[in-house]
Amino acid sequence: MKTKNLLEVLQVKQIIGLLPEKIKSIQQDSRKVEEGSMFVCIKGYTVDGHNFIEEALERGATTIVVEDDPGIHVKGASIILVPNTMKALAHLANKFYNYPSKQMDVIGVTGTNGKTSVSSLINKLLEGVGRKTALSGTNGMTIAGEVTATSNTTCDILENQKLFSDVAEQGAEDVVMEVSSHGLAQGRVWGIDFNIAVFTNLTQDHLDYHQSMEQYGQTKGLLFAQLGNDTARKKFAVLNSDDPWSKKYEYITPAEVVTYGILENANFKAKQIQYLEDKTVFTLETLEGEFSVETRLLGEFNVYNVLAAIATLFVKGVHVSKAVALLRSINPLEGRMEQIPIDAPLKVYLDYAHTPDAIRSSIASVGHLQRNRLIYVAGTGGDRDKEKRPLMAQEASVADVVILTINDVRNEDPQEILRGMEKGMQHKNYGMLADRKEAIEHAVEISEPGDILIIAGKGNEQYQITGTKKEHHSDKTVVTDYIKHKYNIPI
Ligand SMILES: CC(=O)N[C@H]1[C@@H](OP(=O)(O)OP(=O)(O)OC[C@H]2O[C@@H](n3ccc(=O)[nH]c3=O)[C@H](O)[C@@H]2O)O[C@H](CO)[C@@H](O)[C@@H]1O[C@H](C)C(=O)N[C@@H](C)C(=O)N[C@H](CCC(=O)O)C(=O)O
Repeated sequence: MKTKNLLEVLQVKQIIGLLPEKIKSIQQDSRKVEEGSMFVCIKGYTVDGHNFIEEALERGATTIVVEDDPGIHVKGASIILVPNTMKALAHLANKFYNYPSKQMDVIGVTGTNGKTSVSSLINKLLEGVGRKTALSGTNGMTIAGEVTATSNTTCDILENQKLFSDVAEQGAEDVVMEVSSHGLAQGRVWGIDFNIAVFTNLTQDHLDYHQSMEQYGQTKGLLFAQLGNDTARKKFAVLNSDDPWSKKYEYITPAEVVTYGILENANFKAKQIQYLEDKTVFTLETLEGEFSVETRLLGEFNVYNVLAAIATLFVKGVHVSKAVALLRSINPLEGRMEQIPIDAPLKVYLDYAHTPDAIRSSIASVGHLQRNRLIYVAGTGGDRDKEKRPLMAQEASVADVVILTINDVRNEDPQEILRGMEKGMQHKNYGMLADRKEAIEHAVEISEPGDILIIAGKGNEQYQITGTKKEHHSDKTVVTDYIKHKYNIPI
């Protein structure tokens, strides 16, 4: 792209040195810079991108965008001084990739729990009505079954614009996107033109990063503020009326608001809910009348997820009866209260719950099932929110037996993590095993016929992080293999 055209998007800038005629690529990571790149220096959480100017120049960068004048003048390269490089990058990347989010409908889903489930549900329902969709989140960017791995649940500005451009080229009409609070706090979604923002819920998590619930909640609110005042494109906020934060988001968003819930008044309200062994049934009260909903998704949290998805489809113009009909054929998501299909005398579920509220709701979702005991494997990660640890164990204490373990130890002392959780235990019937595989095997070992076993923390994640090393691990494989071993089921 012509440098002159690209730079038109920056009003406040000082150009030092001669501009190259064209920019071949934009990079914010010096290691990805190639001949003819523009390198944008971002002040990060760990390091300052300004420290890598030399490396970028060596690799062939011809333009360096900075917010601190490095005081160097390099032959053959220009320095562009701007007030804020992150904001500059949002404009530059958008222009470079031709404003891809404006070529599609973008649905952002935020909240503590349920982001992956709600995004996936919306995506499946949209596919069901014949839309060509892309899904972006914890599992990467997926279009037509093809997955591109991404560095984060919510990618950085540049990666987002590039991925959006790729899927737009492949004909995507909608992008459904998980938007994390880290992503919002770090401006990773700046420059994305969202049409719809969906809020699931806000409960305690990530306080290592956000310091307080107030700050965490406000950060989530950035997505609703970002919906903007664009009257040319209709914008909607889909809010959970049972969560008090929705009132604040309603206040800050200029978008039209549609609500869903179970307890409070809502545009999409679930009534007469029946939690059955293999399905959930309820009456859905809506602006278009009442509908009978039947879904294979189990538990109260899934009622909320279903309501959020149907309300989103409604604002996309899909009739409720159509969404309700499509819902019947949707299977539970892997690793989200997923029942392991195995011929053994106990029921085993895998769940992603790694917050106090998610643990509460995973236990509640088997509350109606006949059982002997409930054994709960609860895990939390190292180098993350320490305050939630005792609260997680407190919620898990509702189970008859609790095994405390670790999801990803990262750089923390494993015993310290376990002790943090242990403080919240409400009874003495628990064990602590730092090794996740051993913890799961132990849970199976002590289980008796008729028990329900919930293994929570990682869901269908296929790795464990120790230090900075990511190694293969699958809760599903570990639990299935050990049950087969215990009950002599041939592998
Ligand atoms: C704490 C945190 O969120 N860190 C994120 C942040 O990294 P950072 O600020 O430390 O970046 P940095 O390493 O200091 O680098 C600063 C700049 O220097 C550049 N650089 C760096 C090194 C080099 O050699 N050359 C170079 O140019 C980098 O490309 C970058 O532009 O910005 C990076 C780029 O956007 C993110 O990948 C990174 O996420 C880390 C890996 C992470 O683990 N984040 C987690 C907490 C996270 O974001 N999780 C949420 C999901 C949460 C949930 O809901 O469960 C997510 O969206 O993934």
